[in-house]
Amino acid sequence: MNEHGLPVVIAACLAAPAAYLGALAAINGWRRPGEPPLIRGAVPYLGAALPFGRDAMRFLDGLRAEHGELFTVFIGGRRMTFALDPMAVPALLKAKQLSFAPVADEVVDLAFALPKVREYAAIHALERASKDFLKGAALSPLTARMEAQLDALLPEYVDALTPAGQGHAEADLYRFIWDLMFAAGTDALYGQGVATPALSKAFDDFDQAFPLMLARVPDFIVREGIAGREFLVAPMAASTGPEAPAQSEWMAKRAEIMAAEDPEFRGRIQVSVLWAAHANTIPATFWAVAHLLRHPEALAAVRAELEASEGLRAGDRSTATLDQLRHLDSAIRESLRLSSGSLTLRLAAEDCELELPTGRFRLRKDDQVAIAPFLTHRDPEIFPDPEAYQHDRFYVEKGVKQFFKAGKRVPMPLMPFGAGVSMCPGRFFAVNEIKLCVTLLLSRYDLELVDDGPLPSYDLSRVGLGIYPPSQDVRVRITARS
Ligand code: HEM
Repeated sequence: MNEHGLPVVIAACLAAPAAYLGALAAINGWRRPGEPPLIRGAVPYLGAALPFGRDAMRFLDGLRAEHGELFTVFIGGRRMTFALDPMAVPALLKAKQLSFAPVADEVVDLAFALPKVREYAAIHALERASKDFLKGAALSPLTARMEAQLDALLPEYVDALTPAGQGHAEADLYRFIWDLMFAAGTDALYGQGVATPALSKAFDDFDQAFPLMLARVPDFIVREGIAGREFLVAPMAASTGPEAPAQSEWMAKRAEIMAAEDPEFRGRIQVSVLWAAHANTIPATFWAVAHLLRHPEALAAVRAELEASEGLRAGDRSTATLDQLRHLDSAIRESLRLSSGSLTLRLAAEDCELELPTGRFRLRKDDQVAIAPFLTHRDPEIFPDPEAYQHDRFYVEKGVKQFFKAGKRVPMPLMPFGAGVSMCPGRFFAVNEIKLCVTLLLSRYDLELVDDGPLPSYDLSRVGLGIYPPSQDVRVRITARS
């Protein structure tokens, strides 16, 4: 090195971090007066995408300890303001300055290749039908269809897994529930025979790629997922066409609304509903069953309740009977509390100021505001010993159990189905589906986890999408009850 070499290297070493930080601030932005603290992350443009994607709960918890209940994080080119105070949820949901439609439109475009979905005249009528046909009296025929499908498929699936001459079957529980719920739910909603093995494989490929599609990875990385989605379009279009098998009332209404649309549009819209109907219900059913099997006291309480139910003894699995299973209801809510990774997102339509119980703050046009229920779900003040599964945590004889923080009632302590305008219209059917699966399984079979030890962890890569699937499967032994 010559006499000038060393100072040049030192200057370069000093300049490089400064240049890097400059680039980070130039790309990931500055905090303006009145805005929440800004966390830029470590990488220009990507911001904090990596630690957020790895374990959002831990990451946001760490930021909360440092910055309080409100902060903005730069993630993948986007400013996301996290409002973590559970008491602030109603004010956020009511804020006129925030809107859900552009968030939904972006998801539908990225995942289902349906750009500008809101420009289709049919879209509002479809949303209305989802709200009307998935609750109250309309739920009875749908629940009965689901029961009939499960009733027929369950023994078929168990028999197929039972080796000749053996008294019991062994299965991977998640795979077993996935196959069963996908086939039964698809046929219940769309019509007998729609759930072919090819449809199921295509859906699985698509669903696996779903988080990456939303993260805008290049198409070649999610080739299989795209192929799966494209495969689904034609059979889903046919499910609303003139040749469709007898569908649920909800689907018949959808077919009527979309009769004038072209098959490509009908197919893609139906794929989006197929995804919404299964992607969360399947893992939610898995966790409900897996927790019961891992916790003998929970299983005993639920079994006792099922055996005491007059409705079930008379073979009645209507909503009225299912609603009376309060221990089972509590156990399902508890597993939803632990496994939900959903985010409720809204977008600021313009520069604005919002008022929350904790104070006022400014947002910029296109800032996203996120409610992260999974942090409330693990708040030890609201849910003591939050990591523990307690099957009776939500148990009440009637109505819905209340929870408190600092002496005040928490308005929405459990939010696996979202809230406000984007709240899941399928929530009542989803809970009925899970209850049907659990009651049928437990009344016909003894189930036992093959290995001791804790249940698998959650697949956190699906943060924001709903119920986490397990990171790996668990073996279960299934024996017919005598
Ligand atoms: C345990 C099961 C389920 C969970 C946890 C769940 C959760 C959710 C959540 C959190 C949203 C809102 C998404 C957002 O805010 O962007 C949503 C939307 C939706 N869900 Fe569910 N869901 C479940 C089952 C179902 C079922 C069984 C159906 C239909 C039969 C369904 C149909 C829908 C539809 C159509 C939407 C879109 C609503 C809209 O954008 O207006 N869901 N779901």
